[in-house]
Amino acid sequence: MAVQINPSILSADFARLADEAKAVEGADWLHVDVMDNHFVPNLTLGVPIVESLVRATDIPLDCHLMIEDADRWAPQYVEAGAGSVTFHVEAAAAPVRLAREIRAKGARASMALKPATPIEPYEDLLPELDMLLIMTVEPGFGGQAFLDIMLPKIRRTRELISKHGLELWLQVDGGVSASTIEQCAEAGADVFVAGSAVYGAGDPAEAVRALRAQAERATARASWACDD
Ligand SMILES: O=C(CO)[C@@H](O)[C@H](O)COP(=O)(O)O
Ligand SMILES: [Fe+2]
Repeated sequence: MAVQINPSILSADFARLADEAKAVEGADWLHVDVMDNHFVPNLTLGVPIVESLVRATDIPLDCHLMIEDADRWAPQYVEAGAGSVTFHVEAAAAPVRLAREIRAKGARASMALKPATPIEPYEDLLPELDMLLIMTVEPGFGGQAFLDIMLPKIRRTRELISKHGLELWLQVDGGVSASTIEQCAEAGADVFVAGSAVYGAGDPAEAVRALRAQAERATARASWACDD
């Protein structure tokens, strides 16, 4: 699969979200961080703003839910128009049922793992998912330093995806920048969320193009991508 670059609007100006979405034309998905001040110690936005963003941009929305009670709330983000909905496994009581419900309602189903959550217990769930998100910072804030101790988890997840012959996308989120994106791509990630590296740049659309070029070059030399 081609690499995908998903700018995170957490680093955008929340008073100008429609313009900020236009500023990253060419991005694959717009990454929307939903935080409830319970699952993470920060509060962002909810269903009504997602509904407005869907109307304001042609870029599909990749909603990353950092909220408790994901079983109850995630389906509402599908109904709001998100094309992909990511719930945290740590916040879901019934992740398989929830993934099936997200798919049945018409969105891509995605599951996220905090840095201390291992992938191995969830190997059998992978066919139920369209994307797995490996957090490369503790969720809650943009602009944190990339946790390179997550690279082995990315590699092990890529091996599981290959072993089972899955189409699953592997997303990384947190501290992804020109300095770290190549390591992520070489380890096996193919969907890259970048907040401060895109919206902190003078030209966000150019930052998306530059990150994509870097990720494509790194993927081309990665052994995991050559094996299929
Ligand atoms: O989910 C989160 C943070 O919890 C992310 O999506 C951040 O918004 C990424 O921001 P940068 O680390 O790229 O600045
Ligand atoms: Fe995120």
